[in-house]
Amino acid sequence: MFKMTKTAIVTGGGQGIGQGIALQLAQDGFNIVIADLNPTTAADTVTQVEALGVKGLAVQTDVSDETSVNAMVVAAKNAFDTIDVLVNNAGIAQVGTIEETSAADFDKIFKINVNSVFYGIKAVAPIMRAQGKGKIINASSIAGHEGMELLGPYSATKFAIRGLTQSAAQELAKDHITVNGYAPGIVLTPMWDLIDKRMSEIHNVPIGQSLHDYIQSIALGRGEHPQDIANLVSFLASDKADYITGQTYVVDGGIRYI
Ligand SMILES: NC(=O)C1=CN([C@@H]2O[C@H](COP(=O)(O)OP(=O)(O)OC[C@H]3O[C@@H](n4cnc5c(N)ncnc54)[C@H](O)[C@@H]3O)[C@@H](O)[C@H]2O)C=CC1
Ligand SMILES: CC(=O)C(C)=O
Repeated sequence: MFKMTKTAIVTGGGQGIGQGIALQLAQDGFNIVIADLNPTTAADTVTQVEALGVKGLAVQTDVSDETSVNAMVVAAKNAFDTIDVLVNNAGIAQVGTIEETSAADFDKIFKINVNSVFYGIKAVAPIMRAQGKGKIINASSIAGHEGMELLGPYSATKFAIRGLTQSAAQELAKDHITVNGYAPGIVLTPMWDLIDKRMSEIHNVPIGQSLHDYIQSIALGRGEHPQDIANLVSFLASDKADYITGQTYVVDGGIRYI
């Protein structure tokens, strides 16, 4: 058994935004559990986390599978005793029109992006209730505030996550469990490499053009970095955010004004 310190689980923490959040929470002193489908990247993030002086644990997890999420939460609790923060970050994007999206792909993106949040909340709530406190932080998007062209099913999942966040916040407030979210804009991660590539095929423009065009729409004049979101999550995971619940904060450098 590792030493008792606060513990945060970050789903999809093997790369991108989740990795940025994991490294920031490690700097804040949390032991970190990385729950990712990819065991290699999860282990790599754990190595980086441990270099910051806290303990890390990689658990290969499919967040779209309730049994897998439950097993991951049991492994985290066994390793670290408490689960103080759950960051439901893992997600996928699909690019294409609604008409060309198959029902199977629609189900798939809902399972990974939305069911995962539902399973995660259900798995940690009893543990946090017994501890007397906890924080759940979910990944939405600016696409969860205004639907984006060619990202229809994706946008729908991000709206759904805001809905779950608001309902869970009300249901869990009496247990001193807060539930909040973050809504990033155009973040320079492997997800946007994929979106850009697919948009370049659809619009018949060079690779990089779609990303460049989206970045032009950002008031602060640059693409977003995982650290920009990690700064907010660091606050939401801290005691300083104890009186905030049910909110999903836009962190986009100035694209949507909500
Ligand atoms: N990149 C962006 O511009 C934005 C991203 N977001 C959201 O932020 C979150 C993170 O995005 P990125 O870091 O950009 O994505 P990414 O694609 O770079 O990383 C996603 C991570 O989730 C993991 N993952 C995927 N499916 C999984 C599954 N079934 N079970 C467990 N892990 C799984 C991947 O292995 C990967 O490590 C996502 O929910 C995404 O929708 C929101 C707004 C903008
Ligand atoms: C991937 C994503 O959420 C956006 C807004 O680009």
